Amino acid sequence: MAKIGPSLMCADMGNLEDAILRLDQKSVDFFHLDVMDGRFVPNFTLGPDIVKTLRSHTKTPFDIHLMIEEPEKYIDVFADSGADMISVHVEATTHLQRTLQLIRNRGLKAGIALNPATPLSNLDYIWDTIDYVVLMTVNPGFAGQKFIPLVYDKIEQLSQYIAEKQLTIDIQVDGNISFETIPKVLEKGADMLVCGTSSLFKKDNFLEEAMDDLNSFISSL
Ligand SMILES: O=C(CO)[C@H](O)[C@H](O)COP(=O)(O)O
Repeated sequence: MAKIGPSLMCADMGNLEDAILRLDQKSVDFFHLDVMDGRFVPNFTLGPDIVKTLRSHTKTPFDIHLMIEEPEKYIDVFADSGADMISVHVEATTHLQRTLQLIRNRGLKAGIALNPATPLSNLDYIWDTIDYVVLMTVNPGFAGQKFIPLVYDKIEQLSQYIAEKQLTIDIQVDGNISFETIPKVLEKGADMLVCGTSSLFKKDNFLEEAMDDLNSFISSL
């Protein structure tokens, strides 16, 4: 079954501990934590101090998505703050292979994130240095955007390539992962779902109920 990772930038920022404790009761597979620098994307979110504070409340893996320029400078900082997995954007680092190796050298899973318009060919020479690929299904930076339909083909092409080459690489999808888009992203080959305002963190919806609904929906497919 696909893994579910709540996107904590979509939770109540004033009470992230509460969201983590409540979601943990429902056995989430990972927490997705977006880090933004106001340069690579026009927004700001979580930083290493918050990650470190939240780390003490859960043992669930922390998946840190670095939407920042020159992520190579901050791998150690986020590894020290409690990351289990770190993804960096192919568009944000010059020495991609070295950056991924830095993540692996810290004993963490290394992920590579691709904006919707960035082709899969960017992955051609780094297959042996990645554990997961984050396919952005919206342009990164903001919650609540619309899914970009051409990315369905991208998920399928990546999934076929991974199967042909018999690689052990997960496909994570991030952006507008909802009850409408989940059936198709799973059919195309996604393994990890980042769940934000489109599915889990809905207004007037209890987190526990939303997580139950999501789990039963996915099991029913
Ligand atoms: O990466 C992100 C924004 O760049 C968020 O993780 C994601 O978009 C949140 O989910 P939703 O689109 O459902 O609000």
